[in-house]
Amino acid sequence: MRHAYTVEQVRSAEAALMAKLPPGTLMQRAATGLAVAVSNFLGRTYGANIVLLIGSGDNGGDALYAGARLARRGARVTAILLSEKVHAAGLEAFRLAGGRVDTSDALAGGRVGASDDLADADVVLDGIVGIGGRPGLRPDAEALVRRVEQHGVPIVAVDVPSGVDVDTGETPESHLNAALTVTFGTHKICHLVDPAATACGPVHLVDIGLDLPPAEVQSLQADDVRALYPVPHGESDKYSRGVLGLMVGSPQYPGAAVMATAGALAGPVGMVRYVGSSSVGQAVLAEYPEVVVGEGRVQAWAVGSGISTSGVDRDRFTRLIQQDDVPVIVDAGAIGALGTKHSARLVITPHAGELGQLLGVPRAEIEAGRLHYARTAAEERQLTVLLKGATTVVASPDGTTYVNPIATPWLATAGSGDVLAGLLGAFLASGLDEARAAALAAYLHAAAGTLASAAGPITAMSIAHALPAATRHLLSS
Ligand SMILES: NC(=O)C1=CN([C@@H]2O[C@H](COP(=O)(O)OP(=O)(O)OC[C@H]3O[C@@H](n4cnc5c(N)ncnc54)[C@H](OP(=O)(O)O)[C@@H]3O)[C@@H](O)[C@H]2O)[C@@H](O)CC1
Ligand SMILES: Nc1ncnc2c1ncn2[C@@H]1O[C@H](COP(=O)(O)OP(=O)(O)O)[C@@H](O)[C@H]1O
Ligand SMILES: [K+]
Repeated sequence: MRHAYTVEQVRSAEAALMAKLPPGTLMQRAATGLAVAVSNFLGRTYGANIVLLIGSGDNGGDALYAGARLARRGARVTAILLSEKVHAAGLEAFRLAGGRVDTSDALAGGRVGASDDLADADVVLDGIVGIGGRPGLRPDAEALVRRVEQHGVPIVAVDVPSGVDVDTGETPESHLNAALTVTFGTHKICHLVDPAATACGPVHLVDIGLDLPPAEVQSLQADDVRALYPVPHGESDKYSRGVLGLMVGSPQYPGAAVMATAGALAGPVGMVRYVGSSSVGQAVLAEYPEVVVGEGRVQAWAVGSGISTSGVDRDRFTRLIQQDDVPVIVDAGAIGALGTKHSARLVITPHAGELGQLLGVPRAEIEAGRLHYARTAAEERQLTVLLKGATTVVASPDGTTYVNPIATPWLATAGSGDVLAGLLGAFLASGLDEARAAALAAYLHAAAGTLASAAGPITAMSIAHALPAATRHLLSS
């Protein structure tokens, strides 16, 4: 499991550890890991041109100590100071190791010398601000960063890309985009939650020995998928593996029923029942003769994919969400048919537009504050939210939050969400709790999309068809 923490949690873990260690130990651990990561990123150190952007805090200190190490190993390292007060011991170590300080008038914005250094740089280290920074870049930093971008020089962010909101993953102000982020002790929320996660690029974690409480945000890794996947055993039968009821698709969108069925059958259930119009049932049977069409007992329902809100059978839907023994996935049109009351355990699977409609918030605001709004909806409505998008956020009413780390933009194809709803239904019917079922479904859906897209552009059905191989690969690796 990958864990992400708030700044407050990180600070208190750091304080507890620092109290037991000689002063400066953590910064030295951070700087050593940073210097190694930069060397690996460059593929060499000797003769490399490295520029450091240094702000007023310890983030700049990390960059200066790492710069000192790199200078001692033969790199030409130049520091551009963005503040009159920078980490004094770090600056001294940097100078002693042969690092140069760019003396052009940084704060006045002249920057003739800086411009030359930047043009020649192989990499720029962003030590402007770390977890102590407020969102946004100040004008002098912004001007420098834009110049780095113009020269096409890759940026390695120290701890976090300066300008992002570390605790929310939001980017309300200007920020920089890193080619690599090297972080210390643990991931922070901005490393996992978009839009900030995209600004981080790949994130490399340097262990500095922190001891941390339960995480604010988690993301499944391959070994978690292996541990959680409900693999059938010798005593299993089709009922004990779980039966999923699908109330999806409509004469207008019959394909949604076929795609949700494809997703479900590629998951861990023993059986899928289809309940809906006979023409749609026939379309499902034509593709999947193993589906049982008609009423019967199920362990989970998936409702709404390929059904407009006006097309939802309100009486039936209300009955489903007012019982309390079978969990229900509420997708697409059914999200619009939700009232404020329910007794069943629910998982809603909106994209940003659908969540916006549910909460009465513009779509763009949801996109900019995905973690916040997913959590708000989960808490206010007392249901689990799987918010779809480039990074999928799963938030449950008890505060458990997962972020899916491995999506590919190829997943953005019509019907992809229907496959996901079916797959999620399969995990729920197999007995997993809502948050884990949603996190697993998002992970495997993305893994299948990645696998399928290796052969070129994909369709929703090709995601479904790649699910068994993606699952086999994960379970056997
Ligand atoms: N603690 C530890 O054990 C370890 C910590 N470590 C490292 O320390 C980092 C945290 O360091 P930190 O606390 O000194 O904060 P940091 O982010 O460098 O600077 C904040 C200062 O910047 C300023 N400022 C604020 N907003 C700004 C903006 N938008 N744009 C520009 N400037 C802005 C503001 O000062 P001002 O200029 O307003 O006086 C504020 O005081 C952490 O990320 C990690 O890298 C590692 O070594 C591991 C061990
Ligand atoms: N840019 C993206 N990168 C990764 N995954 C994406 C991206 N855009 C959408 N997705 C994923 O693709 C799926 C699209 O689902 P949805 O919006 O319901 O589409 P549809 O209604 O056509 O089935 C979701 O799983 C979502 O998380
Ligand atoms: K930084």
